[in-house]
Amino acid sequence: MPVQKGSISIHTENIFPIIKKWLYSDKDIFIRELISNGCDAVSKYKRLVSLGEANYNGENKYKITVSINKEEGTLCFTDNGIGMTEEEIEKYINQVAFSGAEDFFNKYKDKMEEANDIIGHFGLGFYSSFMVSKKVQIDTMSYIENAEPVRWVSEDGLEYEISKSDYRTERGTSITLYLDDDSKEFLNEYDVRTVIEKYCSFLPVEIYLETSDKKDGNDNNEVDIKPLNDVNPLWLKSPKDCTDEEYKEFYRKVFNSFDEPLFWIHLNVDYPFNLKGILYFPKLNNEFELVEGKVKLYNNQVFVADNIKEVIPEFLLLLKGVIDCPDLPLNVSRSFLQNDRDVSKISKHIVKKVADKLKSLFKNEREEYNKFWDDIQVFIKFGCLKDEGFYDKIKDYILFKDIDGNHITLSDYKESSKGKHENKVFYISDEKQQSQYIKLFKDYGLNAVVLDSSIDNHFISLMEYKEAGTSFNRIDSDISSVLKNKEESSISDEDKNQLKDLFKNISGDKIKEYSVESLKNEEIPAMILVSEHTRRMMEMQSRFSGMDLGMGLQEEKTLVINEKNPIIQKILSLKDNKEKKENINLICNQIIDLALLSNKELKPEELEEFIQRSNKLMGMVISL
Ligand SMILES: Nc1ncnc2c1ncn2[C@@H]1O[C@H](COP(=O)(O)OP(=O)(O)OP(=O)(O)O)[C@@H](O)[C@H]1O
Repeated sequence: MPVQKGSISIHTENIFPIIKKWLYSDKDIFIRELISNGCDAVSKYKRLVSLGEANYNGENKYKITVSINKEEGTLCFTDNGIGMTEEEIEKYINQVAFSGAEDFFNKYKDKMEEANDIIGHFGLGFYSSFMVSKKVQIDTMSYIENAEPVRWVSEDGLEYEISKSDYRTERGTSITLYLDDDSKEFLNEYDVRTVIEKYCSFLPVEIYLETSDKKDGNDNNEVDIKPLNDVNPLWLKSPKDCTDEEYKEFYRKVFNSFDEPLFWIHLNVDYPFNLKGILYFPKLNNEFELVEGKVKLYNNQVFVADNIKEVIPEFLLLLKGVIDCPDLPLNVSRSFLQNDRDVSKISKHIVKKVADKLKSLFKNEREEYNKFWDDIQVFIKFGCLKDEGFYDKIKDYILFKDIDGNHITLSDYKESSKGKHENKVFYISDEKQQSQYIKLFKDYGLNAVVLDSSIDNHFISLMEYKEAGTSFNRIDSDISSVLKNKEESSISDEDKNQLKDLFKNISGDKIKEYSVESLKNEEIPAMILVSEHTRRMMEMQSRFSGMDLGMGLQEEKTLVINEKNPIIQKILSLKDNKEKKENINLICNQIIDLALLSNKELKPEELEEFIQRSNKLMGMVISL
């Protein structure tokens, strides 16, 4: 059989329903498409004026008007842009997927430094109007001298009629949609305004909305009407020309937030891709509020979508901001983005910029940075956990609040611990609960850092993995080795053993190890230390709540008995006195429970026993 070659033919009848149904998932985006087209038409005309190929004689200002006519059931988009000749209609409108924007760009690309302000690319946007219309009518008049106004009408997007238009007498285009019965919501001013504000708030040409009822009244005085959009969004300005107040105002307006952002990053890249935007670090009221971040993605000032993970790294979605990237297609399809190499470059660039900003704040505005830290730390830690590259970039600017409330870095901590303990970081997970240990640390001139948010467990593991050789130990873990400047012991080893045995016989298996130390603070009779390793294993087990990991885990506790405490000394002196045995047991038990209590709450049955014993002791004291 001979080899045959040919091209596959596509019929609009087949492809059109697919475009209608699948290209755009949200019905309301036809508004975005038609306004973008109007905007393109104005941009093209302006470009021709600047190239000297068209005259602008100071006539009406450039604008797009969206008019709702409830009686007629129509929605009309009017612009005073470049307009179209009959020939152009034939070419750009009658041929689906033939983009005049692309054509215009190709024609003028040598004369234009950049064509980034043209939005359209695909030549499909206009047809989205058929998603909501039973009939679409274009009335247009080209900017070309002596151009004839033209009308194009189609009832289904497949068949059309072209005739002379009696509607337009000036340059520009009006697109009138005769809305389907099931799309009548687009006759509602509020709904239309909401959609325009959603997608077109920052388009470069002024957009006005008018309704037939208002037009008849006195409301149609244009001088009073404000455009719906801001044609010069702040992100397009050069960062050096923006004031703090402008950044804050923009933040309030775009995110409807009344709080002040902590600081912001103005992204302004021209090469190797085009990217502009502002990312704000919001102030947090609590660590969970972060979830509400929002990063709006724009393409040439046209809103595309919120929180697109493919472009903006997930952890940055906790921030609030706007990103305008003309290099991305307007009708973003996620699978397309996932495979786009530029997109991952953009994402990496944004991460780098965030890291640079943190570095510059750390280096140049350290006091401010210290103040921000509590608000941004969860975000930063989350970022490090999500993206190791981010951790590597900012690890030297991660701060830790220490025992005295100072903000220090890991290397500051290590430096100050030299000679006391190497490669060990002690941390506080609950300042109130661990106050006794904090006091002990202070007595010994030791430092510890506060790591008390719910993300810190994971963050500690990350740091131990990244900073090989450094281990993190909770302040109540086995610290006996760091209490080096211990006081000289004044009791014999035999006495020490007897003391240990005494407590061991009373506590049973509640406590694994016993040691007698000479602590600087005489007031504490005994304290509990918990093995870091078993505690972490236990916590892991409780995170998989209910799951028995089959390890039969129990926290390994050590009771440190303070030989300098007067009660302990008294116990030691009475240890062989048989008559006092019962009372000594009572006191030892009480000492153990108090030590357990200052480490962690007691179990219900232990608490009950403790209360009963306390009452008994009080009874004994009162009857003395
Ligand atoms: N309001 C208008 N004024 C002048 N020309 C227009 C107007 N609307 C559409 N056109 C012409 O019709 C062409 C096709 O428009 P359409 O919206 O289908 O595609 P596009 O804007 O080129 O690309 P995209 O699919 O990305 O929107 C445009 O490129 C433009 O040349």
